[in-house]
Amino acid sequence: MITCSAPAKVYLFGEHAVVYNESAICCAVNIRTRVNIEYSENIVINSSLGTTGIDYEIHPYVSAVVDKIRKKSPYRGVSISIESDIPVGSGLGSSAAVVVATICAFNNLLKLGMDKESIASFGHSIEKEIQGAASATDTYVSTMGGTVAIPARRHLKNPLCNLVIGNTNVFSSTGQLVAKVASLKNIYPEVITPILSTIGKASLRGESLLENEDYRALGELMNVNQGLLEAIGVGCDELSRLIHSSRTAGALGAKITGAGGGGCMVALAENENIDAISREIKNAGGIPIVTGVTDSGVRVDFDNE
Ligand SMILES: Nc1ncnc2c1ncn2[C@@H]1O[C@H](COP(=O)(O)OP(=O)(O)OP(=O)(O)O)[C@@H](O)[C@H]1O
Ligand SMILES: C[C@@](O)(CCO)CC(=O)[O-]
Ligand SMILES: [Mg+2]
Repeated sequence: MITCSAPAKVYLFGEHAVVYNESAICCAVNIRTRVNIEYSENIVINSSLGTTGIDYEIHPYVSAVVDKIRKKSPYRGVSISIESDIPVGSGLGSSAAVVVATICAFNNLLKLGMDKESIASFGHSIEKEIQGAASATDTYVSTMGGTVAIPARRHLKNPLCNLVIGNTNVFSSTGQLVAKVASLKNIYPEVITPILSTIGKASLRGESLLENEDYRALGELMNVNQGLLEAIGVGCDELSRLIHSSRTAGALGAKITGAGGGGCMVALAENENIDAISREIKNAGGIPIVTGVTDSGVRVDFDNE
């Protein structure tokens, strides 16, 4: 049996804009998905979503990995079992983490010799296939870990502040929200394109603020980014409640992370405010998760094959 794991991610800046090649800053965070794999008579995929064979309804991302690998390097069967601490469909990159951890597991089981760059780009091809439009960011950051400036893929200083995530527990589909922004951009290109480009500019400014450890200004610009995400229609009442409660409780900045429409927000927080922010997120109906950036991307946790 082989176990591989990969981390979740949050965007400090730039979700959605990144789909249109604008700049973004994305961090791998210390919440992981673990994928166990072993040879078996046929194909079994087991997760909190159910137990299936290849099944594009229940396990689209994992099924796509299984199919693509089988075409490249045929094998008889495998049993894949997924355990995850990342809430599913909530903006924390659960799809990217399950994809890169599954690819890493196959890489070790079948001795495919893929390096991390190949795992990340294979992962991106799977996200594109299932999601429609997808940037390479989620799969890249989940593979490599750390704080990454996109599109340059430059590793930045990790923020020394804490990240408090608030999960609305409202399921959202990244594919649908990406399509919603695309449609808005199609109808009002002269309005929406500059908004996306302004998000990119906030992100570029964020790079130097991170390097200078100016977290007050970083938080302020995260709040600006949130306003722009609202403008492109990916906010919702539940997210707004958590974001505003965190700010009231002392967050330096708070915004949606990931696709929006539900899912999670992230607040940048100094040590002394973590408890108050977590409490206010709870009072506002959310589930708080206090976390930080991890440099550990996808990795092999166990291998006795
Ligand atoms: N632990 C898991 N086991 C099996 N499939 C999973 C798991 N986690 C995620 N998935 C797959 O990923 C899908 C959710 O992906 P989606 O891109 O919509 O959300 P996300 O990745 O959590 O958020 P975002 O892309 O906005 O960061 C699920 O519907 C499921 O198909
Ligand atoms: C909304 C989006 O920008 C981030 C999802 O985590 C989509 C993508 O980059 O593929
Ligand atoms: Mg996803």
